[in-house]
Amino acid sequence: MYVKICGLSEPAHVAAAVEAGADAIGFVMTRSPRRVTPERAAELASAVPGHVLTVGVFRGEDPETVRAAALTSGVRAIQLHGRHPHADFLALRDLGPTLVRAVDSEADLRCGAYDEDLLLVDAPHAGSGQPWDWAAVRGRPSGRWLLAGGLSPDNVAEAIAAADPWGVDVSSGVETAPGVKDPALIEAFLKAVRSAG
Ligand SMILES: O=C(O)c1ccccc1NCC(=O)[C@H](O)[C@H](O)COP(=O)(O)O
Repeated sequence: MYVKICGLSEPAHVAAAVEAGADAIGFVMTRSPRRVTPERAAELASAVPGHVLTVGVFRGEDPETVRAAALTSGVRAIQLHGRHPHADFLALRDLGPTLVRAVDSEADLRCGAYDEDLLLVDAPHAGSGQPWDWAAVRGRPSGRWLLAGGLSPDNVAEAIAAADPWGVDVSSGVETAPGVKDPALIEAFLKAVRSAG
C-alpha cells in the first residue's frame, strides 16, 4: 500500500514521515493553512531521500504558474486539484514529473484519462479532514489510485477495507491543528496502514 503524507511545512515533520516509511510527501503551494512557498518547499524537499517522491500540490493555478513553482521547488511530482482540463496536464508533461490528478468521486475515475500517472480520489473539499463514503468508489477507479479525505490512524484500516485503493493519502488526520503535523500521528498512520495490509 502506497502512502503519501501531505501538507508538510516543517523539517522535523518531513523527517518523521521519511523515518516512518512514507512513499511520498506533499507540499501544498496553493491557498491553504498548509501553504508553503516554492522556496520553502525546495528547502524541505532537499532533505528528502530519492526513494521518497516529493509532490507539489496545486489547485486551479494556470500551468505556467505551476511550472514555475515546480521548477523552483524541485518537486518530482505535480498534483492538480480543481478539475483542471486535460490540456493542463499535457502542458506540464515535458517537465518530466509524475502527474497526479486529484478529483472527487463524481469525476472520471480512470487513471490515465488525462495522461496523468496517478489518480487521487478525495473528498469534495480537499484538506478538510472530512470522511466521506469511501465504499462508494470501490471497484470504480482504474489503474494506480490513492484514496484521500478524512483518513486518520483510527479509520484508515476501515477505509482501505471499504474502497480497496492502491494507496492512501492523509493530511488533517496526522495533525493537532490545521497545518500543524504531529510526528506521533504520522508514525501511527503508517503503522495502521501496514497492519491493514
Ligand atoms: O491540504 C490542503 O489544505 C489542500 C488545499 C488545497 C488543495 C489540496 C489540499 N490538500 C491535498 C491533499 O493531498 C490532502 O492530503 C487530501 O486532500 C486529504 O486531506 P485530509 O482530508 O485533510 O486528510
